[in-house]
Formats: sequence, C-alpha cells, structure tokens
Amino acid sequence: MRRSPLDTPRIVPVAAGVLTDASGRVLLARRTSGRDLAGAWEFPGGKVERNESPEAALKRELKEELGIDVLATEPLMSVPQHHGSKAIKLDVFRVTKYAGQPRGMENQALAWVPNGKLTSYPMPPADLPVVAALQKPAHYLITPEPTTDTTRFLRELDAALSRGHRLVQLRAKTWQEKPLKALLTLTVALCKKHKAQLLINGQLGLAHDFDVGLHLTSEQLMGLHARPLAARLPVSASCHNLEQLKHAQALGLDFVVLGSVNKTASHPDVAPMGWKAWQEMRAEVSLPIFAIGGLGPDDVATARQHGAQGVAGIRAFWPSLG
Ligand SMILES: Nc1nc2c([nH]c(=O)n2[C@H]2C[C@H](O)[C@@H](COP(=O)(O)OP(=O)(O)OP(=O)(O)O)O2)c(=O)[nH]1
Repeated sequence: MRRSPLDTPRIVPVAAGVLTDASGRVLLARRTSGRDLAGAWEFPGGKVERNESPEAALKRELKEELGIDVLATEPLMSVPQHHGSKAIKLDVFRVTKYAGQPRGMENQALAWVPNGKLTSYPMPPADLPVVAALQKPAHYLITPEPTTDTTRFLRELDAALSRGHRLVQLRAKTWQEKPLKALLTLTVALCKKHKAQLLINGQLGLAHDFDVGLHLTSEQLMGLHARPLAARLPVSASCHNLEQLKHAQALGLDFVVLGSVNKTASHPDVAPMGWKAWQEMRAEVSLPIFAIGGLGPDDVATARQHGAQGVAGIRAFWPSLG
C-alpha cells in the first residue's frame, strides 16, 4: 500500500564508512544498548547534521567514534531504507586513506571482519545491500536469445566474459529441451573457465540437473511459496513492482532485477518507471537489486547512488549489440 505524504517519515541522512585493513578485513562497530537497532553491527558513522555534507559528517563521526582522521574517501553507494516508522538515506563511502588506529572511543565493540564473513554479523536492513555491493559483481549480463549459430553465440559470450563479467543469465526462451541442454553444457563449461556464475532463465529442472542458478520470471516468482533451489545455488527474479520485490525478499532470493528504469529498444511497450519510483521501491526492501532498462556498464555509479547493486542488461553488455 502507498503511504500518503502525511505519514511519510522525514528521511534522515546518515553517513557511514567502509574501512579495510591490509588483509582486506572490514571494520564493523556494534551499536550500543539503549539506541535504535542496539546490538546490531554497522559501518561506523552517524547522522548528517543540518548544513553538513555527508563527507564532512563522516569525518566528524569517525573522529568522535574511532579517533581517526579521514584523509580520503570514495563514494560506494547510497541506500534509501524504510524500517519500522523510520526512513534513512545511508550514504556509504570507502575510506581509502586515514591517519590513526581505530579505537572504540564510545565504548562500542569493534570487529575487523573478513569480507566473506560479513553476512554472519546481524546488521541493520540498510547495510545488507552495502554488504552485497562489497561482495558481489556490479554487472549482471543477460544473454540475447541465442540463434542456432551457437559457435558465434559462445564466441561472443567468451568475449563478454573476457571483459570481466562474472554473473551471467542464459536467456533462451524459445529453445526446445534437447538443443537447450547441448547449449547449456557448452555455456556451463565457458562460465567455469572464466569463474563466472551462471543462472538459467525459467528452467528449474535444468538448473537442478546442471547444478546452476535459476532466474525466475516475475510470473514464476509470484507462483512460488518457497525458494526453489538449494542455498548454494543462486536464485534471482525479474521484478516490476513492490509486491514482487517483497515476495522475492520473503522467499530469500539472492538478488533481483527491477525495471524498466528507462525506455528500452527491446521492450518499447513497457512504460519506464524512472529512478525516483525505482528508489522508492528499493527503500521498502533490503535485498540486492540490479537496475535494468536502457542501462549499461557506464551507469553503475548512478545506479549505486540510487541504492542498486549495479546494472543488468542485454544490449549494452553484449559485444555485437553494445
Ligand atoms: N552509523 C551507521 N548508522 C546506520 C547504519 N545502518 C543503519 O541503518 N544506520 C542507522 C541507525 C540509526 O538509525 C542511524 C544512525 O544514527 P546515529 O548512530 O548517528 O544515531 P543514534 O542511533 O545514536 O540516534 P540518536 O542518539 O542521535 O537519536 O542510521 C550504519 O551502517 N552505520
């Protein structure tokens, strides 16, 4: 249900920093008792004051909380998040240079956590997309419908993977089972070679048989009552509205794709939602979301500033189309 303007909470701006040590461990701080989200682990930081920039707030907060001087930062992402009656916009920066040794100046516990272990720490909802951004790719490559010229298809996929893509959806909607199995065998081998994760669009049986991930259409998503694959295999879904996003989160999907952000050549009949509506839906859930629709690899920074994991697409990612 949509909130009316009267019950929309004021959006509180918060700045937080990702500090890493020489071995890539990330610094988390534990929220002290008697506060909102007490006991949760978070990225150090705090509320942005009136007339203060998020970077200035981060410097001030990390001096107060950790006793360090922040010398250089890079924007990582900005996450809009509603939880309970609160609404925040969490601006997260990588702290690339600082002076001093972080200490818990406010008696808060600190922990240096290996990147791969971050998900075992209970964190506020707004931090979950940030952890995903630290751990998972920013591009989700969706293949164009393969033609019968599979040699060419595989050559182009090889070229795309050589550019660094590590998350791939095989979208072969019109293929019969037998040739699709043959194509999938070759696609699996290619993805293995490039250490890329493969998901197949729509075909649960094949995902099982080939031990690959599954990408659900929005219709398939809404027909499910449980996550359809073992936890070690990724499951994603296409979403177009808040109901679908919430269902994907309730099922425990690994990530979703939400769009269309802009008008696209492939779906000219779909009305674009634009970034504002995209961001409002993003704020209601905390699972990682790729933005899709007329976007390409160059749009990752914009997508991250609206709370996206990154960008998904066909056209701008595929060698002969981009
Ligand atoms: N610092 C920080 N805050 C976060 C993160 N994730 C997240 O949801 N938050 C929320 C928790 C709080 O609602 C708000 C940060 O506020 P704060 O730490 O400056 O202030 P506080 O809760 O002590 O509140 P108050 O005493 O000022 O009322 O942002 C995070 O990673 N780091």
